[in-house]
Amino acid sequence: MTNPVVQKVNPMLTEERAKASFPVEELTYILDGGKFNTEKRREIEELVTKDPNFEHPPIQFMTREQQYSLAVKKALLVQQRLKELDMLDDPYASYFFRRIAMPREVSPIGLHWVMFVPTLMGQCSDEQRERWLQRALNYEIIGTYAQTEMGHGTFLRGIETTATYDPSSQQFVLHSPTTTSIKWWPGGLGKTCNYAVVVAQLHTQGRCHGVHMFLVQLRDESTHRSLPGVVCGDIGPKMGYHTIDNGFLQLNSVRIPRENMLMRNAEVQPDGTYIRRVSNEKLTYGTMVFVRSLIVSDAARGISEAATIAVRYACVRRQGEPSSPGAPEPRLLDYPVHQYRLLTCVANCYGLWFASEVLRDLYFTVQPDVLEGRTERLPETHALSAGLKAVGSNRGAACVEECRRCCGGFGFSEASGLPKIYNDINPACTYEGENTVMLLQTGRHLLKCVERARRGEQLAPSDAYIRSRPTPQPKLAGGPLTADLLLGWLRWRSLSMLLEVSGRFNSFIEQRQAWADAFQAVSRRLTRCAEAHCILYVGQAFLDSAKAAENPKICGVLTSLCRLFLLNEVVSGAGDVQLSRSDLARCQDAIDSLLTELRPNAVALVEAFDLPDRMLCSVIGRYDGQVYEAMLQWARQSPLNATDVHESYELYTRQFLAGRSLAKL
Ligand SMILES: CCCCCCCC(=O)SCCNC(=O)CCNC(=O)[C@H](O)C(C)(C)COP(=O)(O)OP(=O)(O)OC[C@H]1O[C@@H](n2cnc3c(N)ncnc32)[C@H](O)[C@@H]1OP(=O)(O)O
Ligand SMILES: Cc1cc2nc3c(=O)[nH]c(=O)nc-3n(C[C@H](O)[C@H](O)[C@H](O)COP(=O)(O)OP(=O)(O)OC[C@H]3O[C@@H](n4cnc5c(N)ncnc54)[C@H](O)[C@@H]3O)c2cc1C
Repeated sequence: MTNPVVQKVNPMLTEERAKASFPVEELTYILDGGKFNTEKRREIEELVTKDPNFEHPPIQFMTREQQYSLAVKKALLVQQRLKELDMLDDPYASYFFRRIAMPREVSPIGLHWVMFVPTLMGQCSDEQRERWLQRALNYEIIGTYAQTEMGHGTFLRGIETTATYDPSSQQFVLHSPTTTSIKWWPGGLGKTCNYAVVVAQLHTQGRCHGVHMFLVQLRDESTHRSLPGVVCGDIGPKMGYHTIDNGFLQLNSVRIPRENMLMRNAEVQPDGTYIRRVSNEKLTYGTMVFVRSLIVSDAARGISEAATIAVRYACVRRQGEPSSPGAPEPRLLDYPVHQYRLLTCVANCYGLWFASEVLRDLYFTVQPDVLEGRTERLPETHALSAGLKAVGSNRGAACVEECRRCCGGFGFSEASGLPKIYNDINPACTYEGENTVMLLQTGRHLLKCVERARRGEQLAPSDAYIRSRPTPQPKLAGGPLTADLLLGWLRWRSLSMLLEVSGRFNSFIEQRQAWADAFQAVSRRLTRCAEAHCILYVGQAFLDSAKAAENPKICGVLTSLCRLFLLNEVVSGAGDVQLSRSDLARCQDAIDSLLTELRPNAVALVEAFDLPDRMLCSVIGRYDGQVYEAMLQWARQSPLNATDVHESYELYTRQFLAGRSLAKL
């Protein structure tokens, strides 16, 4: 990757930068979680930028095989460098090292550290951890997480792969009994990994005990050849993710030792006796809860990149009727509707950013208890991670797409960097639990909360606003539309929607419908309730972070941005509940005023994310704002331009123009 040479900075961007009403650097510290982290991140970025081993031409001009090969090399080189720099045990440092070294290449070994290692940590007994975890952490083995099958992704209990215990040899026999049972999708499974955690139905002593996890060696550790009975490969090109070998896996009666069942929560003894150690069988799904919480932060980072590109571009791109004869054409950012499109993306980004931090803290507070079998806060954590994963990736994809469209034709060119950001974020709507299914999980939890509130039971902190009776609607007319008032309105909206749906659900139950049928009957509405609940969580996290900012200027700008976020939610959710025409009009007016107020800080708000050109990989989002010359340079690199006359001319066009038939060529 060649960083664009910083030329003279485009004066239009310099002018915009000068308008900032707050110290941008201080906001960067807040976003990074402290000045120390910012400095450390920058040191790491500097290290990678100076390393010529990470330089290469844009991957968009490469074939898929070249992209994959390059990504394997870079991913492994990153590991070597992290080891040399003694940073392997520092999650913050290694995260940023990977990000800056591979800004647009999804790593073929990504699943190893995102799911394989966390699964070993969460699902292994202590002895198993000793045996495998250190090898995995040292990258002596490379693993993936093989759960989804061709026939089943969402409905985990429907997985068909079997693990049948054979007491005579004290082995499990892993088998794919049907075509639909073939594992499909796991990242790095196709060509890169030599081990996998395989999710399979456990059979012992003639009984099936449901899905459990097994460590299965797929390839020889020295030759990398697939082991007998293992058939695996790449699933072919996808909409994005070209650098990663998502794979398939068919297991033909593959035998593994009894000890390779991950036994933290359940065990099969040598004679085949099955023992469950914990009552909550959903603990097997723990890695998914963890990864879902990471996806919220990925979504915020994706928007931060797209918004940085689109806001900078909107400052240097002129298009339209000059306001007076001889005046320059307006900049895109001068159009209020463009300000609305971009600033609401920026507001979503900040909201998700802060919410992901609160969710991450919740996960790490609850996880030690869960590992010890205390699962009181697991339902809340699951409901929030599932719902926020859905809302975050939905919003992420929508905002990145909006930013892409805000860049007109250039947004469609890979040169903008935007298609890749979109293609990296979009699959998060599907993987780790399809978004609608995830919202239904949150909705199911919320329905149960209403029941518990009715019985007078205490609810978890993020559910505590749920009552069994409606509360009065906060008045939006009259006083100022403060962030607290707007948040209160969204809280009321969430509760009102939920009580409405819960009332419907109960009437179906009273009509003697089965629980599952009544649930289906309200499921469409329930997904909206889940969204409203999650948006409330995002709004609360946003406002708390804005208030916590010590610098009054930063507190002021974050509060305004938070108000824009909240007002936009009120306006777009007005159809879910009753909002009077006059209240709606007041909110719309407040949005217009906020756009004018925030516009001078648009560049500052995105540049607080402190994303170097190397990270953005964007011709139109460069720091120096010199867009057009760079665009021409980019196009010159297209392999189609290697010769003046392409070979297809001789082969086909010349024949066609001469009236010869192409059919036999
Ligand atoms: C950067 C990252 C790269 C990542 C690459 C992507 C990697 C992957 O995609 S890996 C594969 C991910 N796959 C998925 O996420 C599959 C999605 N499906 C599921 O999670 C589940 O099967 C699910 C939740 C939809 C339904 O499960 P099912 O067993 O039918 O549960 P269901 O009957 O609905 O609920 C049973 C109970 O379990 C609870 N529950 C379900 N999941 C969980 C969980 N993860 N944790 C805790 N509790 C849970 C429910 O809340 C419910 O509780 P209650 O009975 O008290 O109401
Ligand atoms: C890029 C990528 C990487 C992946 N990596 C991995 C990996 O490393 N390991 C792994 O094991 N898997 C992986 N997956 C698989 C992924 O987790 C599944 O694709 C996902 O869980 C959805 O399952 P599915 O594809 O079977 O969709 P389906 O379950 O068939 O869903 C199809 C549609 O039906 C809807 N639907 C399904 N069930 C319900 C329901 N009960 N109620 C209402 N609507 C429903 C869904 O909302 C969806 O829109 C990956 C997928 C992708 C795209």
